[in-house]
Amino acid sequence: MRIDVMTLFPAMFEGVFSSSILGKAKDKGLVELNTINFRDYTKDKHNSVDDYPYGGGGGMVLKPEPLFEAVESLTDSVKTEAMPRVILMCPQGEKFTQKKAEELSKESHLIFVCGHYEGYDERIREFLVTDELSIGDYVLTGGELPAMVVIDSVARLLPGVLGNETSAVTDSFSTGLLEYPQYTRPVSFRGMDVPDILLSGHHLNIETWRRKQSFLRTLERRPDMLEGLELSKEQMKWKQEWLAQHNGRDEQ
Ligand SMILES: C[S@@+](CC[C@H](N)C(=O)[O-])C[C@H]1O[C@@H](n2cnc3c(N)ncnc32)[C@H](O)[C@@H]1O
Repeated sequence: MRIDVMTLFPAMFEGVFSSSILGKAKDKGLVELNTINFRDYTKDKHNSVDDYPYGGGGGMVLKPEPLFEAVESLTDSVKTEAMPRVILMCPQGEKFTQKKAEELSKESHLIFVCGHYEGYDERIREFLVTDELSIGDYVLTGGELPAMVVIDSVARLLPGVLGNETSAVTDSFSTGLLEYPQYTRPVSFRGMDVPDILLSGHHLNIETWRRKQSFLRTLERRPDMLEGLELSKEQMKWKQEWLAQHNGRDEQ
């Protein structure tokens, strides 16, 4: 996969693109990561990327010309089978989810556009980008951190990027549920013990325990994720047990 990021602050990506799993994926040639400073595509003597908003008001607005030219320079020069998705990072966009990460991980080329200042000229939104993504209902100063979040979660899904392929499969959200609790050595730490079942060596029982913990954890922390889901027989049983236990507690 090739990923290009349009940003006014390419230095912000240096650490993220060269460290940990992303850095290794880049070194192994599993993902190509580039930053493009769209200020390089300005034509005026002050290299202006933003201007005052028409109609007045505070804050500056990103001009369309440098961003259009920067993106077009890529789409003209990079030959991909399909046109790349051009993703605008934006608090008004579709909320980013694991499902979206999975969808984007199937593309061969992604272009991210990071804003700064108050906003974008609306023509960028309407005529340049194919997607608008938000990482949550809060406002950051720029699109760089949100783009890093999206790129990290997409890149780790690419074949070969995670050493242990199964770990992405059991991750929270990939299964539609939150992940079950995990333990490692020591068996006993300050009087806190690893559940016996995990030490039993009985794989079938361990699998059932994990499925149950995963379901109960989702029920307790993120009941919204279970809405509209058809529960299996075992999940219905676990839910009834849980409700009986919790109603009992409420009445005490
Ligand atoms: C200060 S924000 C602009 C917010 C804009 N005035 C609005 O109300 O929608 C500057 C830039 O940060 C990025 N940004 C801020 N919060 C974000 C979020 N939750 N998700 C994605 N990008 C975000 C976007 O690239 C945005 O253009």
